[in-house]
Amino acid sequence: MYSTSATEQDMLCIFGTGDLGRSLGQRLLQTGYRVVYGSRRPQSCGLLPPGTQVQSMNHEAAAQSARLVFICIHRENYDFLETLATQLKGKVLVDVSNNLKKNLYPEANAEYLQRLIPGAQVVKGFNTLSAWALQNGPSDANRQVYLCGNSAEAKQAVADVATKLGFTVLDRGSLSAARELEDFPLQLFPEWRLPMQLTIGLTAFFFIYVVIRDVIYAYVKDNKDISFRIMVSLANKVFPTVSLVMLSLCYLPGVIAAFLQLYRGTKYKRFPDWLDRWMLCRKQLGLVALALASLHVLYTLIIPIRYYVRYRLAANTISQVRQLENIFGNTCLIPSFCKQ
Ligand SMILES: NC(=O)C1=CN([C@@H]2O[C@H](COP(=O)(O)OP(=O)(O)OC[C@H]3O[C@@H](n4cnc5c(N)ncnc54)[C@H](OP(=O)(O)O)[C@@H]3O)[C@@H](O)[C@H]2O)C=CC1
Ligand SMILES: [Cu+2]
Repeated sequence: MYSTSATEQDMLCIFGTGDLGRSLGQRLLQTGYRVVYGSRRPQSCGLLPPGTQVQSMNHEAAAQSARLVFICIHRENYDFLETLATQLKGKVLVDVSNNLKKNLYPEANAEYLQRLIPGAQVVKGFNTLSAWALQNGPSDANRQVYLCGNSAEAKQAVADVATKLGFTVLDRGSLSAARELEDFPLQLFPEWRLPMQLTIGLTAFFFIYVVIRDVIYAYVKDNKDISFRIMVSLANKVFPTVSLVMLSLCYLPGVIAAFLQLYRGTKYKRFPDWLDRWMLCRKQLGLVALALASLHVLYTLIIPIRYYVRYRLAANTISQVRQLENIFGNTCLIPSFCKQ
């Protein structure tokens, strides 16, 4: 166990006075912690969050005054930390860093930090939050903090801080999960990937089908070029079709799941992985269906305005009138047409 004095317990240290360091410090101060900054330029870093307990000193002094140190520095600049190995021995280091690309380095940032300072307990966490989210406090969409680390005690210390800040903590296991956590912010809307791939695939498929059936077939058979209809009329056939397919894909997994539960006679068993993934993107499938249906409405409203459609309607009416005239034996039904 660590024997920490009372003052050390609520004093937290932040290395780096950049965007994230400042936002984090401000949040911690609001929650009642005392914050000390470790900086290369303790005197001139300015703009620190206002608070009577904030002070900024060099890294060595700052590290000594707290047991928990947030490393709010980019990984490229970690190397200087190696010189602080003795001061940081036995401390809990929170690695909040992210990378710009996946697999940029052979090892995860947190594992690199652990290698630089073997005597410290490194915990990976907070990296999925933005400086903005930290400053404004947790919102519904941004309530989770992922943590991983090799020391359960160190993780608990960081989890306590996160809980006090109002976040929900999700423990992802040992430090080897750090790479996974570092990849999280690089995945843009992961739950939208499958629905978007499906939408693009289905749209392309139906579009090609309709073009072959309506345009190319008409051209080959009657030598009629109706390619101008591709943009509106044919698109308006594709949207509702894909929309209905997406809507059925949104409801189908629920039905399959219900049958599976009836068949197994219990609802306390895990679904197979493919069904699990499918169930998890139902909301997105439904939203895509709604978006395509709205496009269909818009296109349907646009179609009658087009010159070509108005011309066809008028031509149809006139040809019907002409047919009637023939049936009634050359009587003129619309005088303005019969003058010639
Ligand atoms: N900004 C964000 O929204 C988020 C950032 N992060 C991570 O937090 C970390 C910090 O990000 P951010 O605050 O935006 O970055 P900034 O560039 O704003 O700040 C980085 C800080 O690191 C310190 N620093 C810079 N160069 C060196 C060096 N050569 N040696 C020692 N210290 C140095 C400086 O502090 P000083 O001058 O006081 O020494 C500087 O203010 C990064 O690893 C980033 O991936 C994670 C999630 C979100
Ligand atoms: Cu319709």
